[in-house]
Amino acid sequence: MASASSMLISYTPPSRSPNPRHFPVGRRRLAVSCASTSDPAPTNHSPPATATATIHNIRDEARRHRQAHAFSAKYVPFGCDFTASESYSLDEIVYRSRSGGLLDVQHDMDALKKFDGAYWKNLFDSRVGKTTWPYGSGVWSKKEWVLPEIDSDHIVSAFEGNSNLFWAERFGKHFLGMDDLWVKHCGISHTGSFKDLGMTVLVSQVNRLCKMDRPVVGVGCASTGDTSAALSAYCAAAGIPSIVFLPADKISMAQLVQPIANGAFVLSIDTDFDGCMKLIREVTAELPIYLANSLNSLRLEGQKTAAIEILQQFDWEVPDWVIVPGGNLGNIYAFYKGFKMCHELGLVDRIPRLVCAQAANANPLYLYYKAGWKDFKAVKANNTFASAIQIGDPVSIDRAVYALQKSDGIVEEATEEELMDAMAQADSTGMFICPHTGVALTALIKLRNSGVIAPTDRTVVVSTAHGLKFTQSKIEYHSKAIPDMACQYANPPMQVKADFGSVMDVLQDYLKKY
Ligand SMILES: Cc1ncc(COP(=O)(O)O)c(C=O)c1O
Ligand SMILES: N[C@@H](CCOP(=O)(O)O)C(=O)O
Repeated sequence: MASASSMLISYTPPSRSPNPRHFPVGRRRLAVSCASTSDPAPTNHSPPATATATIHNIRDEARRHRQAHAFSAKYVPFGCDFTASESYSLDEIVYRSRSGGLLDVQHDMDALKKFDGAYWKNLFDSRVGKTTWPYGSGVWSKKEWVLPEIDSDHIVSAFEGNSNLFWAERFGKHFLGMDDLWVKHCGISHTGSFKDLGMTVLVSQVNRLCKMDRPVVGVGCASTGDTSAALSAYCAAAGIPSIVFLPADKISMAQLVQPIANGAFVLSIDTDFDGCMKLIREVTAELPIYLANSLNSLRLEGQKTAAIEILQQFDWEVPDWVIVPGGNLGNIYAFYKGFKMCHELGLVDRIPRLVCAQAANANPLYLYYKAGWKDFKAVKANNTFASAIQIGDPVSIDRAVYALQKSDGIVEEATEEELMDAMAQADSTGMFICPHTGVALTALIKLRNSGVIAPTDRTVVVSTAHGLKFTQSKIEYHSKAIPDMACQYANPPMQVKADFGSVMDVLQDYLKKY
């Protein structure tokens, strides 16, 4: 794993004062909103200064086609039934229920059910591949199921989603004897991870709150890299300040440079992710900084669209298995929720079985599952090449257990050697995946070898980040530079003298294999 310290040492955060959004030290509550700042930076909701009323762009077109509807959503305590008395408007700034539990976004299902499954399938299908604002986004093409009440003008989007559902033909056939294996490449995305799906929703809602003069002066998160990259990019696009807490020396260089480049206020903190998470929760309880981690259930509304998209890409046929790498554990629940909504609203007749895959070095969910869901214990997460899931005390543990129980799910784990080998095997078939996807592929390999997943089962592995964010781990593997690891699929370059004879010798040797 690359050390981030050298980069941070030479990094000086941009000067931030005097600025009305600058956070004063202390416990005073601020009542300044983003909308009331004098920041001249354009937001992505205002046309450029040169624009005229006659400009034709995709947002103008969206305004002309705005439709009235009666869909709505609200926060309710997680796991409560439809009649819960405790609920909150999505325009409130609230992350926890009165009893301290998690929240969930609950849609008015009766209103959505006024339209049948065929209606929704046609509507969603009609929006794929278009530039119509905001439906060209894979997330906002499902706007009615995500944030039905937000004004399209307030949406901050990079047209995320619509990611490749890749037929992993060679990997499936060659390594597993499977011919219906698919990889959902959620990491081939704007900032290189699935976090974009949730962040477009969260930052859009913050943008709306700012326009409503709500007391939000910035958005903050703790991160193992990907959440901070997505947060800083979407905030930068909207002209909203972002603040990110990163565990020092525990994220890849490619991830670290993303929030720096996007102008976030980056704190490199001498702790692990769980320590950063604790701090951001304390800070956001005191300062008007909106919390962007998946503790905030808004994020999951965007992330769930990847599940809907998988069904859509299979022409609304349901796969048998979906395997998701898990860390803070919001995403496994988001997948469940997406599948469940499609089932409940009549688009499909069942949901897939879910598998959550963890690194053995950071496996609190796996241990809990193996203990028959008795007596959850957070763990101290050890270093793992799957650094984005190096999390010992996941905030969404209850959501994950719920999703797995309701989907007849399974939890698996991967050692460092297993995940790195799986990543190398996948790469050798033309992919370029991240170590977290290596964790998910290891789960697949284990479940296939034990016969739980049959060779003919249609299986989707969710790839969560772009491999280019994790090149250092690949370099170490292919250099066979990892202590106590055989690196059996390493493919190091061969050093050759610059003369014809030497080059011919090595080529002839190489070609003997074929
Ligand atoms: C690349 C990557 N994969 C998987 C995960 C796990 O997602 P979750 O935290 O929602 O379980 C994360 C973040 O935690 C991630 O950044
Ligand atoms: N892998 C995540 C960890 C935080 O997860 P979140 O979904 O709760 O934001 C990251 O990239 O930071």
